[in-house]
Amino acid sequence: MTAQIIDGKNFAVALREKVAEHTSYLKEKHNITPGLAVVLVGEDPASQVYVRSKGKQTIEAGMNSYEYKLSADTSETELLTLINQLNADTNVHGILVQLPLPEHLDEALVINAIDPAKDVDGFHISNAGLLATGQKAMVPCTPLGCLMMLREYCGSLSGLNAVVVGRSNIVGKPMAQLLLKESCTVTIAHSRTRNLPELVGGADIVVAAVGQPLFIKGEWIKPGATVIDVGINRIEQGDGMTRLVGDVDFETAREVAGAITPVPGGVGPMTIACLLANTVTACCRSYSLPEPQGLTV
Ligand SMILES: NC(=O)C1=CN([C@@H]2O[C@H](COP(=O)(O)OP(=O)(O)OC[C@H]3O[C@@H](n4cnc5c(N)ncnc54)[C@H](OP(=O)(O)O)[C@@H]3O)[C@@H](O)[C@H]2O)C=CC1
Ligand SMILES: Nc1nc(=O)c2c([nH]1)NC[C@@H]1CN(c3ccc(C(=O)N[C@@H](CCC(=O)O)C(=O)O)cc3)C=[N+]21
Ligand SMILES: [Mg+2]
Repeated sequence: MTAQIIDGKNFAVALREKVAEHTSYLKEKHNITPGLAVVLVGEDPASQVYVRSKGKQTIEAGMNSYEYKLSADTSETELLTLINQLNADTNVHGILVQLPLPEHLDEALVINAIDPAKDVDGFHISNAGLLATGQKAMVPCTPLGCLMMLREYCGSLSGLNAVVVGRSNIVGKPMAQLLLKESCTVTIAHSRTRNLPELVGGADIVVAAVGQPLFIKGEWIKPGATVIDVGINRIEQGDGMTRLVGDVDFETAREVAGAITPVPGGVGPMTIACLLANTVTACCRSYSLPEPQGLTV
């Protein structure tokens, strides 16, 4: 039996519809239009494509999109000045600074300069702390999207064994926090982990956020497990073209897993939809308006 494919693209369409519905409600009832500011430092072409698609979907959801493209040699002071300006701008409800930043910029310093209430990435130390202590936070978009899909596919996650491979601040750690909040038994694996295939083999839920193409093999996976592949890796094909693959060896994993997210069309589209959802959530909170259901956890 082959795995059910978890269609992140479809989930994302449904979530974006919910976002658009609430955006028109905010417009009609309160004359408010949520605004998202995206800051890109440097010329990285992949990031530029990503920023463009975010901008397009933001506008399609009825929100305002503000894009700031700064040159790669932008100074820390210049960047912090822009962030302060966006923090003070009442038309901006969400701020995203695209990572990674160029070497000469201190990522933690820059992220922590964002008003936590506008931190739609959920990367500010205050949001990370709120999430870790079970308080109302802005939840990082990628883990949020993963959890929404997991809840839909597994129902209650309580008591399930979850293995998160990767411990980054933007994916692995917040993912583990969310799964712990759902009462999973959570294991976080990383590059120093010794018995990874064995650990993965005990998991009812596997979340792969490793950054290594096709790294997790089907034979490691427990039959029937739910596999969430966060990885986005561009690899060379035989014919000189490139192809997008995840951190999971999809072809072998799909023969064993109960359900699995594909790459592309899995976690990626949900990440962007969650960014829009977080922007609406941040907007509602900023005016102390009731929050719409289903846009966050
Ligand atoms: N779909 C989406 O929306 C998003 C996708 N991504 C993708 O997800 C992946 C992970 O991203 P991110 O968390 O930022 O990556 P990082 O590079 O920041 O973290 C990778 C993690 O994987 C661990 N790791 C690396 N090699 C191994 C190994 N051989 N065995 C076990 N663990 C290993 C690292 O361990 P250690 O800490 O010991 O170094 C680290 O904790 C990437 O492919 C990225 O492109 C990222 C964000 C959003
Ligand atoms: N501050 C910040 N926040 C982020 O959330 C953030 C970031 N920086 N830096 C880069 C990573 C990566 N990331 C992706 C989101 C969606 C897709 C996505 O939609 N992928 C499509 C395919 C896209 C394609 O074909 O190239 C898919 O998987 O189907 C990919 C990657 C967010 N990130
Ligand atoms: Mg990283």
